[in-house]
Amino acid sequence: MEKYSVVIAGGGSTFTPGIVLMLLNHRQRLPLRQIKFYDNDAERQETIAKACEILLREKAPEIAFSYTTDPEKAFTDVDFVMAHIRVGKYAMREKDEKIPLRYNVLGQETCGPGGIAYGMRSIGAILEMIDFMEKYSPNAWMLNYSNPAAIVAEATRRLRPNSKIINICDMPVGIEERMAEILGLKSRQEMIVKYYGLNHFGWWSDIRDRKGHDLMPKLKEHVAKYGYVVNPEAHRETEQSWNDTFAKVKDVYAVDPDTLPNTYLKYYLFPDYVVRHSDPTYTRANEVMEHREKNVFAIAREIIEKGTAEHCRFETDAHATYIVDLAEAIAFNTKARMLLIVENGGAIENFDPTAMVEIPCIIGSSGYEKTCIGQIPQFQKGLMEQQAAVEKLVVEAWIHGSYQKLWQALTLSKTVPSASVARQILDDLIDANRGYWPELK
Ligand SMILES: NC(=O)c1ccc[n+]([C@@H]2O[C@H](COP(=O)([O-])OP(=O)(O)OC[C@H]3O[C@@H](n4cnc5c(N)ncnc54)[C@H](O)[C@@H]3O)[C@@H](O)[C@H]2O)c1
Ligand SMILES: O=P(O)(O)OC[C@H]1O[C@H](O[C@H]2[C@H](O)[C@@H](O)[C@@H](O)O[C@@H]2CO)[C@H](O)[C@@H](O)[C@@H]1O
Ligand SMILES: [Mn+2]
Repeated sequence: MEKYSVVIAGGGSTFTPGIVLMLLNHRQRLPLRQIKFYDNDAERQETIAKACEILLREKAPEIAFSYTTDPEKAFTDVDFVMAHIRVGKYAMREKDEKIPLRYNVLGQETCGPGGIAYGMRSIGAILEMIDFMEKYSPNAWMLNYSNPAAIVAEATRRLRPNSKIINICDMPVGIEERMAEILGLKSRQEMIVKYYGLNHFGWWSDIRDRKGHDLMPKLKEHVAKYGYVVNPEAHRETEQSWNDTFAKVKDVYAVDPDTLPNTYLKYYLFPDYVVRHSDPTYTRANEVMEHREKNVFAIAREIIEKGTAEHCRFETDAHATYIVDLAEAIAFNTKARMLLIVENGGAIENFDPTAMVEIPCIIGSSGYEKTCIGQIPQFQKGLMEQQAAVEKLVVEAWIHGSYQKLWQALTLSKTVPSASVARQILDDLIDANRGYWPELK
């Protein structure tokens, strides 16, 4: 059976060890001959890479492993680029989240002004990696889950329309796993879903089991009381801020009981609530730096020190199996049905055909085919039109180096109260992002 070569772009990522373990657990579905890491921070990557080198040597010595900051070495002889970079790392995520809070506007990784700032940093890096991939491995596919996926996806639509890149997100996967628990199913794979929206801005409109039984009524009954919180005892590892987000879905659902919402809609429908419950001195970035980032690097150092990954505390990133689902579908033409972030092109009949929408697609060796969504309700259509325009204006601002367009994007965001507040935030973000954003005029 053919074996595949993968480069993980963002090798120093906190998610890399979990994804490597997941890849090992699923290599009967996606046989691997080579794993490479690529990063632009040699020191950060080296810690993760040296630990994973030991882990791979012990668990799968037949897989060739290397790591590099050299694009030619990284992107040559690969079949898949699994991209999870964070331009500016957590230090910049912290600024993305704290600067808007100076003006009583929510600070979030991918939503509102924080997501806009993150998008302005990410576009150039993703395009650069696509160009490396096409130069050194022209037949490869990039499976991108670097954020902010919505803005990155719009930028790749505009600037690399013919490239072999698929943008994906694990939020729906994580929520569907919770839905399966609520329903008492063994796995989310027992559900067939209809979903539409933008990335981090979508709704489930129909969920059935494989016999066609409607599962929405039972889900709605639970969500109306508890949101997506399910069996807290079984989710003791879930951090409080995430539990709060899953619980808040109860209120998000009440705004449209005909659908089930993505957790991220909290930021757009209840921005005032989010600000009231934010600590401008300690945001999610601080939590992740204190927990996930600190833990992952401590475990990596422990492995390096001991010289073995036996009994190490790295955990398989079980929900990241969607990455293997996608790679397997391309490699073996499985025609898997998955949510992807793709150009609408009429899939949602009454929505901008050029918008990047998150909808179920059928994936095979030649890429993806979109499922037909049909007409969406006025409420979702209105929300999505505003948000899609924000994302398009950010890409316009990046392409043209336009202060005006970026001010418009911030002003148009449902999370920002006025053009004057938008301008205050923009000027602070420009200062904070010197060296990351293109020069704005
Ligand atoms: N799409 C999804 O659903 C989803 C889910 C989880 C995480 N993510 C994303 O995955 C990414 C990684 O998350 P993390 O928390 O592990 O971040 P992290 O900061 O721990 O790791 C990111 C790595 O990317 C590297 N990097 C930054 N710019 C680069 C560039 N230009 N070229 C090469 N490498 C570069 C950094 O040096 C770092 O090692 C983020 O974008 C995050 O938002 C997406
Ligand atoms: O605040 P973070 O960095 O912990 O999470 C931000 C990311 O949140 C989503 O990914 C979640 C995933 O959906 C959830 O099921 C869980 O497994 O953890 C993941 C990462 O924490 C979202 O999809 C990403 O885009 C965000 O970056
Ligand atoms: Mn996501």
